[in-house]
Order: sequence, then C-alpha cells, then structure tokens
Amino acid sequence: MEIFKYMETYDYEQMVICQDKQSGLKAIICIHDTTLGPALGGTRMWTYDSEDAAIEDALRLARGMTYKNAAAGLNLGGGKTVIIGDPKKDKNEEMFRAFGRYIQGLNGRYITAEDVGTTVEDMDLIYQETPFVTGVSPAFGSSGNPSPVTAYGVYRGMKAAAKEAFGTDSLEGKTIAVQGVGHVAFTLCKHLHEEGASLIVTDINKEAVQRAVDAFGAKAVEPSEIYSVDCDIFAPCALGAIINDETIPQLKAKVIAGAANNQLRETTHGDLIHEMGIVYAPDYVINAGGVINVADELNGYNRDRAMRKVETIYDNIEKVIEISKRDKIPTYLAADRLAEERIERMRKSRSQFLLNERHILSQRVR
Ligand SMILES: NC(=O)C1=CN([C@@H]2O[C@H](COP(=O)(O)OP(=O)(O)OC[C@H]3O[C@@H](n4cnc5c(N)ncnc54)[C@H](O)[C@@H]3O)[C@@H](O)[C@H]2O)C=CC1
Ligand SMILES: O=C(O)CCC(=O)C(=O)O
Repeated sequence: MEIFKYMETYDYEQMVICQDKQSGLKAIICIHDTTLGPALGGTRMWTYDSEDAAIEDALRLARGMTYKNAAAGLNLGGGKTVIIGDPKKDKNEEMFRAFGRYIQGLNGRYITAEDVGTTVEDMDLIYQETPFVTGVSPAFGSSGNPSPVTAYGVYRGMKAAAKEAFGTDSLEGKTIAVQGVGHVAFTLCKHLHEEGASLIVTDINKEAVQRAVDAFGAKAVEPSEIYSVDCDIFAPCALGAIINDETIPQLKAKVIAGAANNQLRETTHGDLIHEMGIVYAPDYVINAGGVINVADELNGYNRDRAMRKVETIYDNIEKVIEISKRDKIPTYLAADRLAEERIERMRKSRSQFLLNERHILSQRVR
C-alpha cells in the first residue's frame, strides 16, 4: 500500500514499525492525532494474511480511537497497535517487554491498553518497561473488567436514543432485542430488566442464552430471527457489519443502540436507516465506557469518577442527535462531526492543553 499517501489523506501523525528478532515481536504502532492529548488505544494481536493487512488495520483502528476519545470528551488522542502473530502460540515474556520499551521510546505520545488477542497479563509485562500502559492488574491500580462499565454506558446511551424516538427515556414496557448475550450484554440486560423492559435475546452460545432466560425471563430466538422480531429497540452486542442490505429490510425497531463495534457494513447503510426514521446511536459513542474506564487510570483509578464520566454518554448521544437535526445528516456522520468540532476547538487552544498533558503524565511516571 502507499502508506504516505494514505497517511496524508487522513492526516496521520506517525507510524512506528517495531521488530525484535529475539522475541519475534513484529508490531506496528500507529498514532493518528494527538491534538487532544496522548494517543490512547489498545494493542491487537492477530494473524494477519499480509503485512499490508496489518498496517491497514493499525491505521484504521488508530483513526477510530481519535474519534472515539474525542466524542467521549476525553483529553486523549487516537492510536492503536497491532502485533502480528497468533495470540495462542506466539506470545512470550520478552515480546511484551520489548514492546514496552518501544512504547517507552515514544515518551508518552502513545498509551496502550488491551484489545483483541491481548490480556491483563500482557499489560503487566509492558508495565515492567513503561508507565504508558492501562488495563494492568488491580495490584498496579487497574480498573479491572471493563464490560460492566461498557454495559452501563450502552444503557445510558440507549435511554437518550429512546427519548428521541418515543418522547420519554423510560424503558419500562419497551421490548428490546439483544443480539449476543456475552460479557457486555448480560449486564446490559440486567439494567434493562430492572427498569421493566421485556427482553428478546439470541446467541450462538446456548448456555449464554439460557443464562439470560433464567435471570431476566428473556424470550429466546434463533440467531437468524433476531433482526425481524417485533421490538422497540434493537441492541447489537455481538458482531460488526450487522446493519446491512440483508438485515435492514427485516428491522421493526425504532432505535438501534448496542455495544458492538463497526455496526454499519457500509456508511450507506447509516444513510438508509436514517431515511427510514430509525434512531441510530453511533457505536463508538455509545460503547465508549471501556475506554473511559481505562483512561481514568491515568489519574489514579477511581471507580466513582469513571462511572460519572460514563454517565455523560447519555449527553453525548443527545448531542449527536442535535447535530444530526441541526445539519440534517444521519447520526453516524453527526458523531464524526461532534468529534471533529471538538478537535478543531481544542487545536486552537493547544498551548493550554500541553500543560494539562504534562500534568497527567507526570502522575503516571513512577
Ligand atoms: N467488553 C467491552 O468493554 C467492550 C466491548 N465492545 C464490543 O461489544 C461487543 C460485545 O463485547 P463482549 O460482550 O465483551 O464480547 P463477548 O465475546 O463476551 O460477547 C459476544 C457474544 O456474542 C455472541 N455471538 C457471536 N456471534 C454471534 C452471532 N452470529 N449471533 C449471536 N450471537 C453471537 C458470542 O457467543 C458471545 O456470547 C463486541 O463487538 C465488542 O467489540 C466495545 C467496547 C468495549
Ligand atoms: O477499552 C480498552 O481496553 C482500550 C481502548 C480501545 O482500544 C478501544 O476502545 O477499542
């Protein structure tokens, strides 16, 4: 791929290619934009088909983090790392320590966290070499499992979207179809059940379904049936790209609000659901609870403070809906605009930000 051309088109700042023969580390750290602060984003370990595929993934994910962090109101830019390798076979202590030294070399421009294929144990190894890592063990001040926090953020965001669609943010009596009842969605179902919503659930894992049926009296359907069930709200909490040409004609919901990443297969699908009058809560705005939670570690983790920040996902979804109406655009574009407008505003007061950045990082250095 033409890396510089791509980086210029989407305004990337930096890419670091890391190679350590001894441990087998092959990593690509990508920093998209640090206007708001140091770039924070997880490290994904994956067996990519080609180096180009790994680079493309790092670039795409890093830019996504700029938007996610900006829309969440965090003083953080966007970055991400991919490590090329099989997380089940290729990991070793030296690899993550070597990677930690590369991060340290960036002197705080990039802060990592977990992502697909990496664990708390891996973050602990990185922490041996650098303070610029979040999601480490509780013994080192970690925020712990992010899923319940993400779930609470999705619940709050869903209420804001429901207010737009139904005139009230109460979910009592609403029927909510939940796709995938894994870590995030199980806790989400708990909040919805406690508020008096009726649940329809599906999962490819039968035990996960049974757990939700037993705990919340949910009705179970087959995975293929979840799009067409009679419901008020559809909550995708499993896979990406589930809003597409095949599923859109089946949808009966007035609201789409769930935890899954990259829900729209193509942006045109975001246009289509907008034209149908469906209120779509953009994925990276509503599922930001996880990153808000790990970002709080930079100030010495405080659960109450993190949860208060997660509450603001309600306001962020409201803001997105406001921009969507103001500019007559679909909500997925309104979310981008919310992020871009904040970055532009802060770019103008960058000198003021730098003080804040040094303050945060000084707390992190041991
Ligand atoms: N865990 C977190 O804090 C965050 C999670 N997310 C996203 O939220 C989604 C859920 O995350 P987790 O709950 O952590 O994952 P998870 O792996 O615990 O749950 C996903 C569930 O979806 C089910 N599933 C997979 N394919 C399916 C299909 N075709 N039909 C129905 N069910 C299917 C799985 O069996 C599993 O139970 C993912 O897309 C993840 O990327 C986003 C931000 C943060
Ligand atoms: O939530 C995390 O662990 C890190 C943030 C991140 O990389 C993400 O939200 O995708």
